[in-house]
Amino acid sequence: MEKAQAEVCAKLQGKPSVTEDDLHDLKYLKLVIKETKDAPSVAIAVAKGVHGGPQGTPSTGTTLTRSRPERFEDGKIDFKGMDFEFIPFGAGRRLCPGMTFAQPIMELVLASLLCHFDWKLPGGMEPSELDMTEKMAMIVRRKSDLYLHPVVRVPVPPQIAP
Ligand code: HEM
Repeated sequence: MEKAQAEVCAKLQGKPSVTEDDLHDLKYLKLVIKETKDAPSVAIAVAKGVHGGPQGTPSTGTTLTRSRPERFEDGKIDFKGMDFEFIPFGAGRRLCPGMTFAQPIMELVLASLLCHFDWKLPGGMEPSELDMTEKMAMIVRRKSDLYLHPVVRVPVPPQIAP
């Protein structure tokens, strides 16, 4: 979180909020988003079997017990549907048509959340104590809900305060 925050702050240089033209330079933030997407959807595995595409969707091989966005740093694996070990948006004929819309939206939201808040775990919990168990369904999600305390870090600038 601190590394991604530092990148966002360095890019903004005091600008009050993140805008689309900042996104290009947020390289580490993009890796963080890739890291969160390393959980294949069961729906894809079923759909691809039916449509005759690649069978199953093996993940890139790590369970998300520890976040390591740096493993995408060499840019060799992307989610555009060509690297079958990593297809959060699917692949082939039924590739998600919302992919290029979803990507900048995720970047804008995450960059804004990191720019304006620090995120603390409740009760002094350490990140290593988080239950990262996944729950398999039509989509893969967390088994236990994630609770976080937002701590304001960059106050809303007076010109846009209500
Ligand atoms: C992080 C965000 C998103 C993820 C991870 C995601 C993922 C997926 C996946 C895995 C599929 C199935 C692909 C397949 O069967 O091979 C899909 C299909 C689809 N997605 Fe997305 N999606 C996202 C955002 C969006 C958005 C924002 C839109 C629309 C604005 C959208 C519209 C669609 C549509 C219409 C399909 C069906 C395509 C078809 O069956 O031909 N998605 N998406």
